[in-house]
Amino acid sequence: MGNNQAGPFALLSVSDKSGLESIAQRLVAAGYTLLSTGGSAKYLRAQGFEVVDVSSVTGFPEIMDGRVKTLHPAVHGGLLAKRKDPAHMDALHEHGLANIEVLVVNLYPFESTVASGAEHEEIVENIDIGGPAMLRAAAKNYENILVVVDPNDYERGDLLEGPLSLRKELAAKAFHHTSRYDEAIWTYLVGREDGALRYGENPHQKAWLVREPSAPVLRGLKQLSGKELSYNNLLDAEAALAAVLEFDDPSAVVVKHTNPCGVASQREIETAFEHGLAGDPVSAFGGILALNRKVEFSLAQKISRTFWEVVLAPGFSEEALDELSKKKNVRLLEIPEGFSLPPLQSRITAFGTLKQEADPRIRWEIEGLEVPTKLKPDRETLDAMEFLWRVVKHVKSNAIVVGAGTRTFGVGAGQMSRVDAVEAALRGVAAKSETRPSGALVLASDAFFPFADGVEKAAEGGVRAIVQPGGSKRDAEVVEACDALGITMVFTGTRHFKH
Ligand SMILES: NC(=O)c1ncn([C@@H]2O[C@H](COP(=O)(O)O)[C@@H](O)[C@H]2O)c1NC=O
Repeated sequence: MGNNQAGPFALLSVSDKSGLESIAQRLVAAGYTLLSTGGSAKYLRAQGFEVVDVSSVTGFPEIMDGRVKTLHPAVHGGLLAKRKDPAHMDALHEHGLANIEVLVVNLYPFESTVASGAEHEEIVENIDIGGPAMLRAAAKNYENILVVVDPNDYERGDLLEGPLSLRKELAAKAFHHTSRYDEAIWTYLVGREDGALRYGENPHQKAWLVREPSAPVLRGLKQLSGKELSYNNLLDAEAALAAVLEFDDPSAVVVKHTNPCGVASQREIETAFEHGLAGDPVSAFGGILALNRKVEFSLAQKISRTFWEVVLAPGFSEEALDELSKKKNVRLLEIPEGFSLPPLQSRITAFGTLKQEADPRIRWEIEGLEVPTKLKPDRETLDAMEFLWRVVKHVKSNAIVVGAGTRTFGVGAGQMSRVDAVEAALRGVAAKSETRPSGALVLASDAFFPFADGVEKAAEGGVRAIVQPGGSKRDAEVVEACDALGITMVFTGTRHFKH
């Protein structure tokens, strides 16, 4: 110990040694003494550099297979001392701490070790402790220390003499790196041990659920019976829950592959279920059912006539539970009181993590609506529009929902063209021509009609009222077509794309 006479030091401690000589060369040329840990020092010496060992600065050998090498006040004091603070500098000198001004660190390859299928023990050994500690210390002290975590920055022209803004940028990068690193460890520990799922979207894909550490298991939903929940069950259950929470009246939502295929709101939950199921009885087979009222025995009997993967409801009477648990494959989930979905949504993509506020519950305010057509909607039509508008928000874009009153008869989901979505929804309506009660058909579209063709197609299928956001350059053309076809149309002013 007692190496404060030498330096200033640049401490290099890296797992990925690629390009290390290029930054070492620049550091030496700028007058720094290289200070390094075991493997990095060896690599640099082999390239012809003079290197001081960290152990000679700490006065302590690297121990426990490298678990402890830089975790020492001689290193951390040097990284944390405020150079403009005389007391800090006195401490640095008094205790013989290393005067480190540059830190070049990259971490044990945790993620690639996991990806290689290594044993748990090897994975744990690849959790870097000393590296993140140094990165965080240097990044905190970025006004005094230059911290380089990314080998791509070694050749940056202004690296050594760059402005404070560059040091700040590199410090932020270091913190981002350590936070992602910890997240990967968390994902591994929680995900693999607690959340393994049978398989992913398909049986040849491995999958696991990484639950938010701060949220209760299943976000407080209680599984009352049935098999283990699968990857697809969880996605569908989320979609069904989101849709049913859109309604106050007793409602039933049938979801297939994350899209609602039959939805109804009625005065009684049993009727809502019957109408929701009638919305698409064929697709409902093996679907997910979400209800927003407690399930009593007679409803349970009706529900059990169809095969469901998952049934969600805010409660089940004892008899209903007995009835529904007879089917061992059906997973029953109880929605806790006051349940709500998270206000923020995240999705991990190849480009980074996308975050957005959740599309909030629809506020249907008559005063906020615009009626651009000659024909104005009556009260009943407006009620149907409100209902279908709430449904279409939960259907993948391009989304079209056709229904009457407060029940759906046809859903066009995830189509690349809006006319195709209209056609898909109308096919659903046509399939119910014998069972469907007569009444004017209403259509909801999640985004504006770019052309009049979608409206013309809807009219051919018997649609008499349309609710959509409006806002197309060709709104005038679309309104004109509605007027010619005797259709009333409402603009809500809000789009509800769902991807
Ligand atoms: N334990 C420690 O004090 C410690 N200090 C630095 N490391 C890491 O050791 C690696 C470099 O080791 P080497 O120079 O021996 O190849 C770097 O990835 C660095 O982040 C450490 N290793 C793990 O925590």
